[in-house]
Amino acid sequence: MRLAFGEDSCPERKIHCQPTPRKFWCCFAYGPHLIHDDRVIVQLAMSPNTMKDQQQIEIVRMAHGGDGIGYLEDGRIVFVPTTLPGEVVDIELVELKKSYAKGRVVEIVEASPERVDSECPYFPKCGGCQFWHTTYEHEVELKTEAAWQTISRISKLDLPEARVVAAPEDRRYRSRVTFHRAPAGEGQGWKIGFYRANSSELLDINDCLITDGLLNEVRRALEPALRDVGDCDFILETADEESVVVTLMPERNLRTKMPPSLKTFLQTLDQNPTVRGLRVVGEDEDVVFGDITVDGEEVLARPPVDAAHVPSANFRQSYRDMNGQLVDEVSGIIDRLGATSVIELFCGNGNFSFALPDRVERFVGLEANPAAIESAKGLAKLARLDGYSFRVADLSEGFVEPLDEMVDDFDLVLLDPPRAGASEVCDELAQYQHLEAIVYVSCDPACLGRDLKTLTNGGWEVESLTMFDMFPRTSHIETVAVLR
Ligand SMILES: C[S@@+](CC[C@H](N)C(=O)[O-])C[C@H]1O[C@@H](n2cnc3c(N)ncnc32)[C@H](O)[C@@H]1O
Repeated sequence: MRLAFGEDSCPERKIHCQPTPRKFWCCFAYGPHLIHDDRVIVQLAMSPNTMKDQQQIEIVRMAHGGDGIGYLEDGRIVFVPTTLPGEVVDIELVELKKSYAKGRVVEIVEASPERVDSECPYFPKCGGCQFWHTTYEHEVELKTEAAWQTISRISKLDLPEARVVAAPEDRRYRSRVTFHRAPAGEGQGWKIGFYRANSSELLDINDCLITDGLLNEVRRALEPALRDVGDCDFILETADEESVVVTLMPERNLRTKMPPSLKTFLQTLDQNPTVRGLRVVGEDEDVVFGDITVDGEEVLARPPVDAAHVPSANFRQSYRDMNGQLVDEVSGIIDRLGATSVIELFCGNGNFSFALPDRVERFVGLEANPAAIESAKGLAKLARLDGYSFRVADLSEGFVEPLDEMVDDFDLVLLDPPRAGASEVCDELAQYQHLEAIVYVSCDPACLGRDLKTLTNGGWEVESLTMFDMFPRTSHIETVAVLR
């Protein structure tokens, strides 16, 4: 018989395929196929149109992203949100593709002993969290295992086990949050909140359980102030235990004509005990009211002028305690490795840079956001770090002259790219064998898997993996990989 994909056997079957006497119902990548004597003998036909739209399935494991995974009658993989491994569920199909499907729970037939009632009234409608249906301990177990499997499947490497650092608090931990404001519907006022999962429908959320209580309070207090502002996003960030900085990003430019409701709010800003300052982001210039500093630095919001791939507001971790642990881990690794010269890629405004061990005498930080670089330069000057420099650089195409020459001069590269990873940069780093180590901080296991594969193809080895839960109750996980 003809081999369906030219493969002798399913390369994924150790992890994903469910063995039956003479066949494997296979995974996402290859679709269902029959195996005999370890050879794929036939690819099974997919029949989307004849598929029953309701089925009973067993959830066999968890996908990175938080969906439970099961198999349909024809062997196709199906992703079902709000389920747990071991559960038997009746599902309705909401999407049917050639090699996978998505389902929605109609009824839980056999619940996992790990299932709990959600404490969040917005779960699972709100797209912000994926894990209020189980305990925090079980969530950490499931999502770190799913992330490790994703890195392993994509990198095809024999990876070390990951050390896991769970969070001390799984609620009220966010000290920075972005709310959206949009019309609730014809004549129905406005909503302020977050989007539904996979939808552009906004949910009105007036108390988010993972967000600091003070930020929720300010979100409610801002409702009348925003009455005449129209569609907007706004970032709230705690400055200290009692006050918050607001960054308002209106759809229309408010600089020339401040709406009356906001004007009234601003007139009494200096007597407001909770809102310390407010920045209104304008098309080409911002307007600042009150004090907009957090930890001695101005909250930044200006989009970079010359880098197309950069987020519009500067990046700052929202879970401060966990961020401290992550930064300490990275600094500890660099100290243990004895590096004295470090180049940091995607350095933001210096979250890791200013916590590097004292032995690091030479340092260059590269980042595309000019405002973040300005802020880092200011801090380096204040701290009298003479051997430290920060430069604006767009790394989406890899290193640019003369940065590639510069890498030759350093012991260690630290990188913390955005969600899309750093494929171009890794193509080049793979060749730089003179480096002592690469420390890669990643918020996306799939892109990390891809980039680790590139680096190991160039001769690097993955020495350790540590996972930090920076975002309890969501499917996100931060991984630190050390390569030697
Ligand atoms: C995950 S954040 C890390 C920032 C910093 N390490 C921290 O912990 O705050 C990724 C950073 O990459 C920057 N960035 C995004 N695209 C970039 C690009 N093409 N070139 C350089 N930097 C970029 C972002 O502005 C952001 O500061």
